[in-house]
Parts: sequence; structure tokens; C-alpha cells
Amino acid sequence: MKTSIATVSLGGDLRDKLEAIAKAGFDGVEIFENDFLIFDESPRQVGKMVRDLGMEITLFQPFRDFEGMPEPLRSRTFDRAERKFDVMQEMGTDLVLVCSNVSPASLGGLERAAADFHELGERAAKRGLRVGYEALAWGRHIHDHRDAWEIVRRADHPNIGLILDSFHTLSRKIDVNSIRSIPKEKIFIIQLADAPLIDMDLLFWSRHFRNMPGEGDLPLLDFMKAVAATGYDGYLSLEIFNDQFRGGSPTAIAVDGRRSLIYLGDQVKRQDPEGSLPVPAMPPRASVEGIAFVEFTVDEDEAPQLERLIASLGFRKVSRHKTKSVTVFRQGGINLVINTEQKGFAGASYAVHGTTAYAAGLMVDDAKAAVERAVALGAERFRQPLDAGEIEMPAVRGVGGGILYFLDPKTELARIWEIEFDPVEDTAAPEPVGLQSIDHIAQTMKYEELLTWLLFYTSILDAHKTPLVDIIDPSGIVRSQAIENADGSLRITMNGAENRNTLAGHFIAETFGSGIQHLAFKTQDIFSAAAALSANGFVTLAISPNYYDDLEARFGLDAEFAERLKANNILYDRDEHGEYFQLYSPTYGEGLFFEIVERRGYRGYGAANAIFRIAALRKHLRPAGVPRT
Ligand SMILES: O=C(O)c1ccc(O)c(O)c1
Ligand SMILES: [Mg+2]
Repeated sequence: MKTSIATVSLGGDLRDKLEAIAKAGFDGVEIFENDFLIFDESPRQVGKMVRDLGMEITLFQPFRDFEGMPEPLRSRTFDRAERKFDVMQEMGTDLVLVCSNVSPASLGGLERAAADFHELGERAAKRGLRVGYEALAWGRHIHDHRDAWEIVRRADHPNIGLILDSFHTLSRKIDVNSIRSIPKEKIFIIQLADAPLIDMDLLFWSRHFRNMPGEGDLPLLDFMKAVAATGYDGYLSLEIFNDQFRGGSPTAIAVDGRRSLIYLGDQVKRQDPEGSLPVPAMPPRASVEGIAFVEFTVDEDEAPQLERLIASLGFRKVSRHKTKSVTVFRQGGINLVINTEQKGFAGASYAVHGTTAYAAGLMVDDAKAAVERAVALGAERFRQPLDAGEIEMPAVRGVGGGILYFLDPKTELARIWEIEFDPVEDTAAPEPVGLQSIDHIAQTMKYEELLTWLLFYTSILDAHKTPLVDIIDPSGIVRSQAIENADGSLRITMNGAENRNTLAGHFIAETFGSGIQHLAFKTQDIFSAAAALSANGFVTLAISPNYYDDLEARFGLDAEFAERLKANNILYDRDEHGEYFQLYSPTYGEGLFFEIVERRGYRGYGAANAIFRIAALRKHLRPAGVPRT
């Protein structure tokens, strides 16, 4: 599968962009004219830079306001085209994009436009160049690829073809099946972009909100399936106008882009294995059975404090690593691993970020295959030297440089706790409080990173994203979106902080990066859990009494029930599927905390309660609100 991206998609100068694009593994690049115009090197030099990086120029674009011009504008337009043809020949590319005319001076009429394109085709052919016509969604006369195709068809010239851009077609909800009957040799290139569904002016939406396929809400897969049905096997080229992306790291955005294309190709191929699109083979998305463990890095001085907090949550120390300073705490199906090693990645991670949950292990159907897929999609494999007797656990780098491990039931990874660990007798064992599994892992990141990790998880794991919700923090907005699998055994919430004054923003600033900010454990009975926690000396996060007054009024709760919630600092929510109960620990250190939830059918994460618990959590930021028993 040949991949390309338009230079307009990234920030930096042309050299930075080209280097980032090559590094991410793209085969080609669209030179966006403005990126070239503001760059000081000659067209020849730019072409050489691209080829020296092992790529080719797939397209030069855009050429605007061409078709349907009355004289004398028409002649001027052809002169202008000849000048651009000169540049293209010097640069070494044969394809130019003409986008549909937006000029008020332009005249409509398919025949007139077709005649103009025929003449342009003649001129292009003399130089061995080709011209692709794209219908802008806001073109003055042509804003539908079906009309653009009709013009190309009538132009009837081998050097004139069509360019399809998913945004223009899908933003106008044009039936993609109309693509299937276009001869593949008349499709000169495919441009791809997704976008979040926002009701706004098409031009504004396109110029500011496009994102990578899979990051938005448009039916890109339907579009690509229709393209593939033509037999098209040429370049898939990203063209992403997005202010946030241009402000971000060109390297990171390029990696996301390439991942999005490979993943899209993979989806097309899985639906039509005999299709023409040459997609690299890779294992399917990993089916997740659950969260096998979460691992904390902490130093020896702080470890007792964290262990006391975990013990008060009803976790019992069950085993110690045979060769490393690593212990396992367990309750129900939850494994919390405490790593106080100074060497290796855990030690390095502690040195940079302090006490954090820096790694998580997912139980999947096939751990090796999961990593193979992740790496095929551009993830960075993680490995470190093993001690004698240790088994290799497949892993990749995840959010914030954390580690995502994979285990499976069919290899010795299933027995990792017996193979690498010795059982220990926990003399101060607390009473379990009925926590059964990890309901969700909550990761905090800068808002700019949210789409990156959303694509990372959804492309590697058999999971989907939920709609974006706004979490109201007293100091700003945190944008939250969850990754879930079908049976709810995997839930990861991702909270994108827009400023550092929010609780999430504070966490990122103080731990020097993104990562797991909290873990939510699931119980079947939150009231008995609350009682058992209290007996263990666990200090529950205190919620304002005013919250309960409001809650009673909002949901029409009976007074006695509301009083029970209040007495236990339990937050309550309801959706069309059922009820939700939450209680929290205070924050530990710079913002890490724990949550306990009971779901009675409820599907969300209690966004409506966030402002209340955030306000309460903030009070505990300093000093650490850890029970010191
Ligand atoms: O926003 C634009 O003007 C513009 C230009 C060229 C394109 O290929 C496109 O899709 C949009
Ligand atoms: Mg386009």
C-alpha cells in the first residue's frame, strides 16, 4: 500500500516536514504550494530533498480557480497553469491538483468546464504531466465529486483525471457508491481526511478540524471500500488541515498519520480479502479479556505509604519477585504490582516522573500477535534484559512513555505470577472489601495527545471509542473520551487537559508527563465496600453536603437513600441503562488516586459528578492525603 501525506498536514518548515514524513515511513508526499513558496530552496532542490529521503512527490497542489473563466481571465488562467507546470517539471512531479473554482467570476456549465480541461490536458500532455480535478465541498458551481467526474469524463483526455478527497464527499453526505463505477485509471489520487461531526460551515470545518482517518466521525471505511471496489491500487494520501496538528510535533503527527492509513487499509482488506489494495499482512486487532495488572514504580522510602493505601483498599500482598524488588498485591481479579527497582525502566521512570502507575498488562487472546500488530502500526516495541528465570512479556511503549504489556492464556505468560514470583505470607493482611476487577484505567494527557492515543488503542485493540464529553473542572475544561471493548472488560478513559490549572493539568505538570492518573475498581455492592473500607482505616474523599441536596432534587431520590449516599461520600448518577455509584480516595502525591464503582447497568463514567469530586480532590493535593496509620 503506497502512503503519502500533504505537507500542509504538519508544522515546521518544509525540511522539518519532509524529514518527519520520511521518518514515519511514508512513500510519498504532496507538496502544498504555500509550503514551497515560503521555503528558500529552488524547486529542483526541493525535489532532490524528497528523493534523497527515499520518497517521491505524489502531487503538487492546489491550483485554484481554473475552470469556467470568461475571457480575459481564461487566458490568464492558462498562462498561470503553464508557470506551475514549469515548477512541477523542475521539482520532478507529474501530477497537479486543480480544485473546483470558487471565484464569483467563474461561469457554470459542464461542457464549458470539460472544454477547459480538455485544453489543459493537451498542454499537460506536451510536458508529460497529468491534471487531477477535485470538487471542493464549497466550490461555486462544482461541489460534488459526481459532477467533477462528469466533467472529467466529458473532457475525455488521458492526461485529465479525477481526485477524490474523502472530506469533500463525506462532509456533504454524498453517496459513496457513486465512486464504484468510476474507472480506476481515471482516479489519479485519493486524498483522505476524517473530521469530528460538528455542525458548521463546510469551508471552516475543512480548514481547521480535519483529522486522521479513524480519529473523527466520518464513514471513512465506507469511502475506502467504494474506492477499493474500483480496483484502485495507487497512493492513499492524507490531507489534514488542522491547526492543532500544525502546532504539534511533526514527527508525532506523521506517525499518527501513517498508522491511520495502515489501519484503514487493514480494515478494508479484512472486509474484502481478495481486494486490489496491497495492504501489509498483520494479525487482527487484539481481543482483550481484561486488565491483568497495573504496575507502580515507587522508591523504597515512599513504598510503605503507597502499600498502606493499597492495603486499606483491601489488597493483600501475595507474592514477591524471585530476583527483583517487585511485589504483587491482589484482591479479586485485580493485581497491583509495586516495583521499587532502581535499575531498568521502572527505576528510570521513577527518576523522571516520581511515583506513578507506569505500566499496565492486558490479557489478550495472543500476546505475541498483539505486539506484532502494534509494531506493524508504528508502535515502538519495548524490551529490557531478563534475569535468569524470567519470561519475556511482549510490550510496546504507550501513553506518556509508559509501557503496555500483553499476556495471554495460552502461553506461559498465563502463569507469570507462579513462574517469576514466590508466594509471601502477608502478616498484616487487611480484610478484602469486595473489589473484583479494574473497571477502568484513567489516563491523563495533554488535550493535543488525545487523538494520538485514541488511534493507538483503537487500531491495536478490538475496542471502540465513545463520544467526547466535557469534564468540568473548577479551573477549566478537561475533554474526556473512553476506549471500551464490547463486553466492558476493557475500559480506558482518556482525559485531555487543556490547561495546567485543572486537576488533570496539575498532574501532567507535576509528574512531567501523561500517564495513569487513577484506577477505578469494580464492586458488586458499594455500600458494603464502603463499610469494609472504613473498618480498614481507608479515608474516603469527603464530598460537599450540598451535592446530596442537589442530587436528591435532581433524581427525585428518597431522603433515606440520599442520606445513605451522603454518609458514605458516595456519588450517584443514572443513565437510560441504569445506576452508577462512585467513591474516591483522596489524592496521593501529585494527583494519583483511586476510585471504587458499582455499575447497575450504567454505561458511562459519571461525567456529571466530575466537578464535585475534582473540587474535593483538589483540597488534598498538598499534603498527600494518604492514611498514615
Ligand atoms: O481548503 C482548500 O482550499 C483545499 C485545497 C486543496 C484541497 O485538496 C482541498 O481538499 C482543500
Ligand atoms: Mg483535497
